[in-house]
Amino acid sequence: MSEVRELSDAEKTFLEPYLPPRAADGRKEAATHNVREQHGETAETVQTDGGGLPFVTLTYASSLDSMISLAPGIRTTLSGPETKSMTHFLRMHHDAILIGVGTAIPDNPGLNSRYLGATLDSQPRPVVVDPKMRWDVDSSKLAQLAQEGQGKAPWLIHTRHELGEEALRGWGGRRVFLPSEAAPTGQTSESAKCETIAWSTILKTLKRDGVDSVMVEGGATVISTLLSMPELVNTVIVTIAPTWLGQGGVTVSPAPKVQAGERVNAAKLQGTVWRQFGADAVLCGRLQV
Ligand SMILES: NC(=O)C1=CN([C@@H]2O[C@H](COP(=O)(O)OP(=O)(O)OC[C@H]3O[C@@H](n4cnc5c(N)ncnc54)[C@H](O)[C@@H]3O)[C@@H](O)[C@H]2O)C=CC1
Ligand SMILES: Nc1nc(O)c(N)c(N[C@@H]2O[C@H](COP(=O)(O)O)[C@@H](O)[C@H]2O)n1
Repeated sequence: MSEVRELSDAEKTFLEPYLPPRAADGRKEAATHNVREQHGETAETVQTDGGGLPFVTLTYASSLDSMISLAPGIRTTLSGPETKSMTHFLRMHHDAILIGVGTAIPDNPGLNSRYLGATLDSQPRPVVVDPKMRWDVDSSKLAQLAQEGQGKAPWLIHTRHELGEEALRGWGGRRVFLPSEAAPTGQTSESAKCETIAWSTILKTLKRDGVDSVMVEGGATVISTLLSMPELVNTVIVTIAPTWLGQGGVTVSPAPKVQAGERVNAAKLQGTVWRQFGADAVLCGRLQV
């Protein structure tokens, strides 16, 4: 029996305002900023369609001490059965699901939707940001699922320009080259070379390639960075598990923010709603611009 159950109508209604918009015929469609529109906002709205950006949902499961895994490299289950089902429901509603290589290597995730009724067509495209191509995709669960027709073949984003664009042999998928941001002046050693790709570049490239909605699942580096970029993020959906993982875990926390020489809150959610899913709480909102 599948470990993923169907959400109740009330649970779906709760999540609905935070999902990417759908076309009248039910297909996933180009992003418009539905949540902000519902709240009557016009100024400073996130550019999605117009700005060539997809609809972006940040979602992860956190402990009460803001940790998402027990330690680097340890795959840690925080979501209970109800919020796990929610994750698979959310996956089915997005065109792509994105993680960093720091999650791909230790977790070897499936990143498909096991929600009832999910077809290959409704599966999200797995996208892994792996600038230095550290991950062995050929022996991954993603490759296996793609070969079995249980998930779409992944796209791997890297910065090695000599490799450029490359189809992954045998089972679909592709490597996508994107340039990294310039290294800070004076840093020339191999280790100091900046491998960071601008998030606007990543997201615009996905949109260019037909991805209208992206569910960003992790890990800590990716989520913490994007929490400081409200102009790129449409909604945030956090599962809060009733547990503390303890010191030494992997924490989600955005970089500190200073305004007029003073420390201020690094990021804030507004338009928040929450609901209990089993033993967990689910908090939805959008980042204050
Ligand atoms: N509880 C939860 O919901 C989740 C927990 N996790 C956990 O998070 C942990 C992994 O977190 P992290 O180590 O922070 O890894 P991560 O998944 O955030 O990946 C970080 C790596 O991705 C690449 N990357 C990220 N942004 C980039 C950019 N803009 N340009 C170029 N490359 C970029 C870099 O190589 C970077 O080292 C694991 O323990 C995993 O189990 C991961 C996802 C969800
Ligand atoms: N929502 C959520 N709750 C947790 O407790 C988690 N550990 C995660 N992790 C994310 O889900 C991926 C695993 O996916 P599969 O079940 O293998 O398809 C993992 O890599 C994280 O991105 N998420």
